[in-house]
Amino acid sequence: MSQALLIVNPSSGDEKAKEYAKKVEEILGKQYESVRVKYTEKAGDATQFAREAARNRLEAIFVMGGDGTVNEGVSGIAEEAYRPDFSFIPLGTVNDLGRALGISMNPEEAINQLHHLKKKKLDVGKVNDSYFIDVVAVGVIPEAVSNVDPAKKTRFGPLAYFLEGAKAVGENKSYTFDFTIDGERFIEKSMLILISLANSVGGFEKLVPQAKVDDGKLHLTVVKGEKLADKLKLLPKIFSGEITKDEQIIYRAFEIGKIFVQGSIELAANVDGDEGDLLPLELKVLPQHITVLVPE
Ligand SMILES: Nc1ncnc2c1ncn2[C@@H]1O[C@H](COP(=O)(O)OP(=O)(O)OP(=O)(O)O)[C@@H](O)[C@H]1O
Repeated sequence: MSQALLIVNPSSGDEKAKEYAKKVEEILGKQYESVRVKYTEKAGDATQFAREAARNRLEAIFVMGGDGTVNEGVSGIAEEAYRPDFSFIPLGTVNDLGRALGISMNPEEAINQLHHLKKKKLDVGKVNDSYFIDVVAVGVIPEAVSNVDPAKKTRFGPLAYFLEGAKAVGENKSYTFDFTIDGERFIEKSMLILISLANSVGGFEKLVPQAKVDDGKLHLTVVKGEKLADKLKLLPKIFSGEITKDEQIIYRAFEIGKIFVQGSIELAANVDGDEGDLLPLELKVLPQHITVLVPE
């Protein structure tokens, strides 16, 4: 019997999650013989629900929530030998993976897209013992983003992150990092390092236009130096898709890497929008690890 699980984070989005969940259940009910709906109550629930679904060999898992909940769902199946098909209705603010996969940012539209889905492979990133589907960010900007007021985040979306980031850059601060990327070692001063999987990063859909969700690569973008004045020139390139070609940027597509911060500094990475491990970071890609169901 084909079974699907719908995992809903009722606190994501604009509080309409329960109403949306009913519609999704109805549509999936026509595609699977049985559909169960489970609501998360706290951090870790979505991971546990997804892991149980994999172990019970369900055919598909659908997640409704923000990037944090989608990350949890993927994390729950990433280590399992049998991995159900995976899809999601984005209810958060950034939703880079949804943007990259052609899933609508409007929940009602995303729900309608469930009528016609096709299968696609998805790379998953691993950072130390955690998984990521969007971006690992390190440096002055991510530190500031951790402090973004949640109300501001809901009102302004990705722009709030960007504005907070720009304020942080105003402090002219940077760290010295030691990179080993696919065997090549280099040391660089930087205010911001991004390790991403898709074209869309932080809600900017053309940040790494060459990145594909199934290219078997992680994409490293390092903003060199520490002076704000130098970085303002980069702003238009964030929108035009040319940032990775700029001389102030180091860009590499890679499969395995290590990043240390020099000095006795406690610096945490931001993993898919939430605070992650302190550096050093070990990174690798799990190529085409998950089958996602995406709009046709
Ligand atoms: N029932 C619940 N009530 C409150 N918080 C919850 C509940 N279930 C899960 N959570 C919390 O929600 C977090 C994930 O939120 P998520 O990132 O999916 O949504 P968001 O913050 O709206 O999205 P975004 O980060 O994209 O803006 C989990 O880490 C967990 O701590």
